[in-house]
Amino acid sequence: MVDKARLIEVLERAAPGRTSGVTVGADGSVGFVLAVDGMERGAATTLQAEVERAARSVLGVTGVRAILTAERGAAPAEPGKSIRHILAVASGKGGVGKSTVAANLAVSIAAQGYRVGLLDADIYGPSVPTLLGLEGRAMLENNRLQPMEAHGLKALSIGNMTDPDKAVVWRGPMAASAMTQMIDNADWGELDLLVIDLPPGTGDIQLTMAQKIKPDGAVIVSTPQDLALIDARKAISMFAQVDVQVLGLVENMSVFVCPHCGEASHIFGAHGAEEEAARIGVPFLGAIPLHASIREASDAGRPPATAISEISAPYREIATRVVQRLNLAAGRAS
Ligand SMILES: Nc1ncnc2c1ncn2[C@@H]1O[C@H](COP(=O)(O)OP(=O)(O)OP(=O)(O)O)[C@@H](O)[C@H]1O
Repeated sequence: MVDKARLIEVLERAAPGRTSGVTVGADGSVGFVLAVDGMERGAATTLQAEVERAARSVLGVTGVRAILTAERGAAPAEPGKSIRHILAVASGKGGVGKSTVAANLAVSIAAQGYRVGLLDADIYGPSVPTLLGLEGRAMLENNRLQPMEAHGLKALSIGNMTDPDKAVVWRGPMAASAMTQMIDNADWGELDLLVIDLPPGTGDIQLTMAQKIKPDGAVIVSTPQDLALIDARKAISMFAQVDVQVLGLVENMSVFVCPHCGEASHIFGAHGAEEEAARIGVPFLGAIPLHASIREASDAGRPPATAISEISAPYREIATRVVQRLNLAAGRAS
């Protein structure tokens, strides 16, 4: 058994303030992130060798893998100063419309006059660029990533951290470290709220992210299907594990509205999420219908919540509930 606390101590001594995301496998294999910003390549390689050697000296360590990151150039922003609140949007499984809800919540809250950022941390399929119609890549200025601006929001996607042509296999600590950089070292300016679109699911990566970012609250998105609901329950218990308050459940694709005749059909069953929320004691934030125009507007980079219409109304109502639960109005900057 490797003594993780001892290992962290050894790493810290070998490279003060430069190691993070330490993992220890059951077989004694060890991984961590080593930040080598501001260092020449040769010096970085030497430091890596030294830190790996130090890690190998710890009792029980069988193998060592350091992941080098160089993006941490700028001094981190003072936490809690420029970003007043963080909201995580999560789902137990993929494809339930989590990103669509995150983007439209962000747009609706911005429309209420708050300064809002949207961070796309969905490493499995960053969709914020499509949802907001963002083109190109985020630029670096003074060693800080510059969020893009669209629909009254500042936005940054994990897609901007990698080469889109190269598939990246993210490991938990790497993904969490990339995300921390996007929160702390990007030039968000003053924000009342940063909405984070988490990767779907409740595995290690999501848990590590939730633990690292310590959001003020989380919104869980689910479809009314039973299977998705079981996964939503897992998401709720994941946040409970890391002491993050679940602000409530959003039911997406709750009722199918026929684009031709306007008739509503409950193809996944009626009120599944609402009943489940009541049963497990989590607030129900609202339901969004399955509507072809939501998909069309989203795919075209026009968040449906930007227009005042029948399809934007549920997003706006949910946004109002989230604003209340986060108490965003208190201490609101003028
Ligand atoms: N209420 C809705 N009505 C119609 N289409 C919707 C609705 N919500 C989302 N969609 C569509 O469903 C698809 C999946 O949505 P989205 O990308 O938001 O899901 P997700 O849960 O974030 O997926 P993943 O996390 O797996 O990337 C998109 O094409 C989106 O436009």
